[in-house]
Amino acid sequence: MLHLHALAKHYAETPVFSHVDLEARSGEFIAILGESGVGKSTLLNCIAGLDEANGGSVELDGVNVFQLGEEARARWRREKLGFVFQAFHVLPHLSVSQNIALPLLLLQRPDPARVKHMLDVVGLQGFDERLPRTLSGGQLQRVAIARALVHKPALLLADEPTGNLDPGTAERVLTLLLDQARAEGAICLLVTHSQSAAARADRALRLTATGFEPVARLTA
Ligand SMILES: Nc1ncnc2c1ncn2[C@@H]1O[C@H](COP(=O)(O)OP(=O)(O)OP(=O)(O)O)[C@@H](O)[C@H]1O
Repeated sequence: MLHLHALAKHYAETPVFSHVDLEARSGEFIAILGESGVGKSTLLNCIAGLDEANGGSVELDGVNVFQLGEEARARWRREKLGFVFQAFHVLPHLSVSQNIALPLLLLQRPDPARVKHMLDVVGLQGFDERLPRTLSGGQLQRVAIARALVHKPALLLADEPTGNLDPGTAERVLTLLLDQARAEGAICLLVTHSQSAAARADRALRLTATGFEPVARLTA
């Protein structure tokens, strides 16, 4: 379970959001909508402990993240979270399989069979040794999805992961992301501007300056 309770963030004198509350269960897929600049990326960063919230709490499977020290929080992030970003963030000098293996290496849990499994599920069999610069945008995002899920995170944070892809590729990448997150039982928070992506979610919420508002059922 993920619990956000009264999460609040401001930069100096500039308020971003307050009163952000959420309860999400394992395997649930939640789309987060909201106007540009309302703080969607900032919210994901606060949940991940990459940015300091100014109030409230984040609790994942009974662990209150803000009560962890810096080192414990970094370990928690490595173990429990997966990230997918719009700009892929695949490391250019590492091969496809090395990129996917990275979270397991950081956890000192190398597992070549799991890496191979992830290559298969994202449809990149035979791409093991390829360097990122030889891949298309859709293929790069599939590498990023495999890397985000290889260590079986409890929470997957996806920030406009299909924003750089053409509509057909975006649809296929989104399906892959959802199917795999559900198969692994991860909670998925998807920040998106795409109504059709939001329509695929179990729930869609709109972030406002004063918290989440439910979004009426969308159709794809
Ligand atoms: N490090 C920072 N220092 C000061 N202000 C910041 C910082 N990071 C973000 N902001 C501000 O916080 C607000 C929220 O930004 P954020 O990127 O989270 O919005 P967003 O909803 O993700 O936007 P978009 O949909 O355009 O990506 C913006 O007004 C932004 O200018």
